[in-house]
Amino acid sequence: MLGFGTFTQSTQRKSEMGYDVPEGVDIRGRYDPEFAKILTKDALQFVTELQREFKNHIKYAMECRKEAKMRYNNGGLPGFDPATMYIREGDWICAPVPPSVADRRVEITGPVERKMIINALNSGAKVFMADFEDALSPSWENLMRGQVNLRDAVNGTISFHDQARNRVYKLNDRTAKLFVRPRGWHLPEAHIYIDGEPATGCLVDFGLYFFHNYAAFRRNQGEGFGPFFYLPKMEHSREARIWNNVFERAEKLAGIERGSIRATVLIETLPAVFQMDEILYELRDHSVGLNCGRWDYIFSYVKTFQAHPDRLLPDRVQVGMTQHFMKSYSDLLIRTCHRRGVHAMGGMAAQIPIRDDPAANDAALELVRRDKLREVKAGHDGTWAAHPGLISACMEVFTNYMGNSPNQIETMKREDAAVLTEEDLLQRPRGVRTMEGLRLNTRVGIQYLAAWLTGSGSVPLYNLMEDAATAEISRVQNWQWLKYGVELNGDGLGVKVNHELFGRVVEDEMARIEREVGKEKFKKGMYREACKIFTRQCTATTLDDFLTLDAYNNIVIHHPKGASRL
Ligand SMILES: CC(=O)SCCNC(=O)CCNC(=O)[C@H](O)C(C)(C)COP(=O)(O)OP(=O)(O)OC[C@H]1O[C@@H](n2cnc3c(N)ncnc32)[C@H](O)[C@@H]1OP(=O)(O)O
Ligand SMILES: O=CC(=O)O
Ligand SMILES: [Mg+2]
Repeated sequence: MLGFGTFTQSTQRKSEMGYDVPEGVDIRGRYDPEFAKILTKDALQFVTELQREFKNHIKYAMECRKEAKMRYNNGGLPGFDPATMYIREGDWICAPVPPSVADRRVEITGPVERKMIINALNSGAKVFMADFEDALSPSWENLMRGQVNLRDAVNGTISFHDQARNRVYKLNDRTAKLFVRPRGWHLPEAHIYIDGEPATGCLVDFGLYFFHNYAAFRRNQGEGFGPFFYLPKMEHSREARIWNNVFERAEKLAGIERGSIRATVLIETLPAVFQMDEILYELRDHSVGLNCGRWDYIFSYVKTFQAHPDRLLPDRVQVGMTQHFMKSYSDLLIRTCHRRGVHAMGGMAAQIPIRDDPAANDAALELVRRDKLREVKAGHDGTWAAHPGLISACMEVFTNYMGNSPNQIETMKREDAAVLTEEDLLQRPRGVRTMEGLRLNTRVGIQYLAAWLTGSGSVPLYNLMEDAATAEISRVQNWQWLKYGVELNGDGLGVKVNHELFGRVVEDEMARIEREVGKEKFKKGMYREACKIFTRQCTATTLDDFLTLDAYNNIVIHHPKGASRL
């Protein structure tokens, strides 16, 4: 076995914060003895090797995103690439699905928070997707504690004492299989500098998790395979190729078989729907399918068409999976995955249990059931749930339909979806725009951002799950409506969105938030800061690529010198 012991020896140094670091590495995050067990010199050396090997490829891929954006901003539309037709038409399949994850009918997701990890692993779901991404505010504390928690979870030793309730949480005998979702390619990790630059966030998430857990994971969870990952927000197969190369590098350094690591790619950007075969092809030895990341996909529709005033979205609540462009995306994803022998995973219904209102709770559960029934009938092999209280309902729907078969890969080929065209995938969403839509976007966007700035990346708001992806829709929709001065055509009053109207809406909604959360919480929280960031982004001349890129500067805390900007 090659193993990690064969790293080229580097001079050992102490960072200013007291961590033992290899040459070229500087840790600017707070020192904590628990974090130091994650940020070992060897683990950092592994991350550093990945960073050095892949940083130029990542930079190039990000430049290509910019070029594509310019094309779309000049009137171009995303579409299938004629140059890779041979891949789409070719007769290849992905490596066989590992037996330990053949059945993924219900997957729970959640941030890498200690109690939630235990609850999710015990929830009865087949898979738990532990999230460093949409559901996590990537503060140093959250990221490093997340790594500590995942290490303990993979070792099977994780526990949590809820002192207020005097309740101890431990793992059951049977637990969900663990997938980990690192951040997207675009996010830096500003607390770890490598060769004078912030490290790439996802290489830190992946590298530290892989380094500490691959052996125990393969023994305890993966039946010889693993670790397993979800890969977010890619726009092109060249980005999947980088991940494939990262996996091969990691496998080689760890001395494990090529194809051990497996990943499900979220198809959650509009350009990526035209690259599904190509993405699977790049990852064909490391793939376990694709997933419909519906919320980021809607966000990406607006972002991709930011310069196309003929493609404005109706109210956020009206853009569901039954819109033609969304249904087409799900159908084509199923056909593509099953043709290549891997899972076609469904997505997240935003409803969560409503504790204090049984009728509203029943209605929410019914919406979730309907969404899952649509997915399983279409041919999806599994779905996502945001909350343990939804697992049994989702499980029942999938099991009623699939019976004992672990998945529908062989039985639901969906050849009918082969006829779907670029027009189907881009069709304009139908519906109307209302003042309440504008108000809700604003109220939700500000509250979400206030939570994110104080460390919570997923929150319940108005009985729905909100995370970075759903908040992005609120932001870019407001931006789009303001930019094009749209008429709120669902109210019948002929009101047009402009800066003055938006200013009044922001004021009203801040007052409403203060009433709803109470003066004390409002004062202590970060609502004003959130309002400033959200308002700036909604009114910017040029659309920011990501809400969280700008907001990230507010949660970077460099030690020992205090807060710092990138
Ligand atoms: C677009 C996308 O990317 S979707 C994927 C990313 N988003 C997510 O993963 C969201 C995951 N879900 C959540 O974070 C939460 O369910 C929320 C924020 C939506 C709601 O949270 P809360 O209102 O705190 O939930 P609630 O109070 O009902 O929780 C009840 C119990 O369920 C647990 N719980 C709730 N959601 C989860 C979860 N996803 N995983 C594990 N446990 C959970 C809570 O820890 C709590 O446990 P306890 O009774 O032992 O204390
Ligand atoms: O990550 C999932 C999404 O819907 O976005
Ligand atoms: Mg997403």
